Order: sequence, then structure tokens, then C-alpha cells
Amino acid sequence: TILAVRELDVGGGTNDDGRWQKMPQKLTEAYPYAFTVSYVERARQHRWRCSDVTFHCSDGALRQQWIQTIREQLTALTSRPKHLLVYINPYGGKQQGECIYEQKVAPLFACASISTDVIVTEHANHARDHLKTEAELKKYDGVVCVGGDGMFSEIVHGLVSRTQRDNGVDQNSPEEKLVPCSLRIGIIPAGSTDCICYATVGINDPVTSALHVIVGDSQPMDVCSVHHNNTFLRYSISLLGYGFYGDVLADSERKRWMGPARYDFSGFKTFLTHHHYEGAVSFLPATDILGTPRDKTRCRAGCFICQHNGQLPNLCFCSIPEYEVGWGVVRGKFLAINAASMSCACPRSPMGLSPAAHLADGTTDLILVRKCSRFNFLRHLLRHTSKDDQFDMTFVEVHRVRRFRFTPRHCQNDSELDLRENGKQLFSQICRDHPACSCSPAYSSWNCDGEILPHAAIEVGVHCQLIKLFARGIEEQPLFEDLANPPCAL
Ligand SMILES: CCCCCCCCCCCCC/C=C/[C@@H](O)[C@H](CO)NC(=O)CCCCCCCCCCCCCCC
Ligand SMILES: Nc1ncnc2c1ncn2[C@@H]1O[C@H](COP(=O)(O)OP(=O)(O)OP(=O)(O)O)[C@@H](O)[C@H]1O
Ligand SMILES: [Ca+2]
Repeated sequence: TILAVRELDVGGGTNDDGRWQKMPQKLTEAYPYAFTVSYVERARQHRWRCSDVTFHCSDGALRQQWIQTIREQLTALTSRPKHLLVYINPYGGKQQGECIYEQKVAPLFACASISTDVIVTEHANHARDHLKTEAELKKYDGVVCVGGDGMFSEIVHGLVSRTQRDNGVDQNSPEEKLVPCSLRIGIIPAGSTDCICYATVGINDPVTSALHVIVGDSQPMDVCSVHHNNTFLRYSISLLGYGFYGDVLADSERKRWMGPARYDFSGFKTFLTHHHYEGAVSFLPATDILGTPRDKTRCRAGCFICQHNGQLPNLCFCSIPEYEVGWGVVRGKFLAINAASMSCACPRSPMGLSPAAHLADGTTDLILVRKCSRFNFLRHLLRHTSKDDQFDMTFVEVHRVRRFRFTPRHCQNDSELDLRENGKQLFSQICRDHPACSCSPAYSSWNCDGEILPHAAIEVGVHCQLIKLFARGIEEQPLFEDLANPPCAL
């Protein structure tokens, strides 16, 4: 794939790649007109690199003809962005955002003749609010964020809210069908988890992501809307987790100074605390789709399942009252309730929370981990780091759903609570106020893509392919990697 072409001044010796100098002087005298073509070269583990190849010719007009023809071909590729709006979070991950952008990404955008407006954010939600109200979106072919999953989430909230407002859609109604965003989003990874980038590109590497932006890739993605009592709370793209992942996040927020290691520290602490939470999960299973959460097939570039399911009518956002038919309910005590709308693969767990989940199939995988021993929970967690099936355990169940609701036990109808239960509720409240007590507190928090939600009772619906990323999904690794990388791939 060609990225750019430029003239090379052979006589003046100004070129810096040193390649032509290796040619015998006689040859450079005979072919003094040179031009350089930059192209994408695939490296190991889904990495892409920019490589150059220089061509020499004997006459200047011929060189101009080559350059002009290649430039015309490149301009004709309408999927490639020409103007981008870039937001950089200077405080994400290891605080390298600005440096990564200036050193690795900006030169590539310049080489591909992409113009950029760059905003270094000054506070949290700066990017979100700028997109929501001020940004002149008509000027751009896409929005790029430099940061982690939190920064990506800001961009999604800004763009989705803006699109709904521009189209007169009320975000507060959980039944409303949302209007898809037209601008694509690029992520230059510079965060702590980078799970969106990892699961859509296959690696968290800034140069690879920049090249996917330049070649104009497009990957649709599902977005979950989260409501509480007919009030909009947030959107989620990767993980909604109550219990374990909620508690890990709540604890780790107090340890931001530790950087990315805070998740391991809080993970270990939360694992030892071993709290469980009681409640009811009701859900609308996706029955009309291809694929299940226990499949061996994975969502990969050009995924057939996403294409197929993406075309199905999504009955949960229309006014057919019968959609209530077929809801399932599970009540009990849970260590974790997770909804993974995509695999959530990341360096910590290369297969992810739900390895067979799809990026754009209009569903989320609802994973219910019931109360069990610490030993069994550890076995379950450990399976996330290997190829073993984390769902093949008696205390774990998984459903592929279009919608779900969670009601913590102490929030349920008074009529459902008998006297004895009311007594327990009071007891739990006391426990919440006195953390030294060894029983579990009544409520956990929801971890919504790395943000804590203010309510435990929520209602969630999946909006199929609401946004698009500058990515193409993970490409299948070729059987013989070296054959896929011949030395002079143009
Ligand atoms: C024994 C090792 C087991 C390892 C099991 C690891 C499973 C990890 C699955 C990670 C899934 C991440 C999903 C991504 C969520 C993002 O939207 C969000 C924003 O960036 N990240 C987090 O909330 C950040 C969440 C980070 C969660 C980290 C959990 C670490 C668990 C460590 C448990 C240690 C137990 C050790 C017992 C000896
Ligand atoms: N200028 C800023 N100052 C402070 N916070 C910011 C600024 N810009 C963005 N943020 C906030 O910082 C939070 C974390 O950012 P980001 O996602 O880039 O990194 P991270 O948390 O280290 O990575 P991850 O989300 O992958 O774990 C985001 O929620 C974002 O809202
Ligand atoms: Ca999905």
C-alpha cells in the first residue's frame, strides 16, 4: 500500500536515506532523476511500518510523469482522510502523549499530506465538550485522539452526543434508536490499558495506528447506552463491569499516581477482599443472530458475522411492545457481572474477557460469575491469560444479549422484600458504614470503560455499528510470516 511519493534530489546529496549513495557513481550519473515512494510494510505481531523505496530514471519528464500519476492515484482514494482534528491527553498512561504524537505520528501525517488541527487538552472532558458544542466538524474527515481508553471514551461521548443533538434525538430515552456518527475516530495509543486499540488493530503501537488512519481504514463498532430511571448516564464500548472490575477501578482511581501498575495492585487487593453482590439481571437474548460467546471463531478483519448481524433489524429499539417477550432473569449473589461488547483483549489478557465477542454485531456478552471460593475465582481469572475456556466453570454463565438490566437486591420492589430481608438490608447498610466488618457491602459500582457510574441499577442497550474507527479489525496472521513479507513489497 503506497502512502506518499516525493522527488529526490540525487545531485545535491540532500537525501537522508543513504540508499542511492550505495549505487555506483556511473549509474547515478546515467539516472540522475530519482523519486521516493513510501509504503506500508507489515512487521511482526500486527505491526505496520513505513518504508521507502527509491527509483532512478534518466530523464526528468519521465520522473514527473511517474510522480504525477502516483499522486493522482492517491488523491482518487476517497476513503483516505485529508483533514483531521487531533486531541492529545498529555497526562494519559505514562504521560508520553505529546512526545509520541510529535515524534512518531506528526511526521507520518505530514508525509501523507494530511493537514491537522491539534488540541492538547487542559483538563478532563475538554475534548468531549469541545466536540459536543464548539468543534467545526464539517472541516474534518476524522477525529484522532492520543491517549488511552478514557480519552477514546471522551471522543465517543462528544461525537455521539453531538450527532444526536444535531438530529433531534433525545439521549435520555432508553428506547430511542440513535443516529450513527459520520466522522471516523482514530486512536493513537498512549494510555494504561489501550484495550480498544488492541482489539481493533491487534497491537497498541502508535506508528501502526497512524498508518491505519492514513490508509483510511474503517471499522464499525457497537456502542452500549447506559440509563438509570430514564436518564442517560454514559456510553460503553468495551467493558461494563459490576463487582470485581467495578471494585478494582474504584480502588485504583485513588492510586492514579502509581500509573498503569495501579490496576494490578488494586486487582490483587480486590481479589483478596472477595466481595459478592446480590441482585437480579434481566436480559434480552439475541436469538436471531449468527455466533455464540462459546464459539472458537474470532472477530477478525472483514468479519462475516459482523457483516451478517449488522444487517438484521434491531427490534429492541422500536416500539413493538412484544419485545419484552423472551427476557430472561437470573437472581443471586455475584462476584462479577460483566458485559463485554467486544473481546476486551489487552496485553494483560491477550484473548480478552470474552474472546469470541464481536466488534460490530449489535450484541454484548453478559458474563455472570456467581459467588464461589477464592480458589475457584482465581482459576477463572487465570484462564483469561491462557487459551483455556473461562466460561467452562459451574459458577460462570454467559449470554449474548441485545439489552439487559441490573437491579441490586436492596433496590428491588418493597413488595419483594419480606421482613427478614429488610433486616438484612439494614445490616448491610451498617456494614457499608463500617468497613471492618467481614461481610460484603450491599453495592458495588459499575466500571463503564474505566469510569465509575453513580448508580448501581442500570439499563443497557446495544446500538449496532454506531461509530466507525480508523482500523480494519485484527488481521489473520499468515501461516508463514516470512512469505507474507517479501523484501520488496510495493
Ligand atoms: C491471576 C492473573 C489474572 C489476570 C486476569 C486478568 C483479566 C484482565 C481482563 C482485563 C479486561 C480489561 C477490560 C478493559 C477495560 C477498560 O475499558 C478500562 C479502561 O481502560 N480498563 C479498566 O477498567 C482496567 C481494568 C483492569 C483490570 C485488571 C485486573 C487485574 C486482575 C489481577 C488479579 C490478581 C489476582 C492475583 C491473585 C494471586
Ligand atoms: N488535560 C487533562 N488533564 C487531566 N485529565 C485529562 C486531561 N485530558 C484528558 N484527561 C482525562 O484523563 C483520563 C485518562 O486518560 P487516558 O485514557 O488517556 O489514560 P489512562 O487512564 O492512563 O489510560 P486508560 O484509560 O487506557 O487506562 C481520561 O478519562 C480523560 O478524561
Ligand atoms: Ca458486539
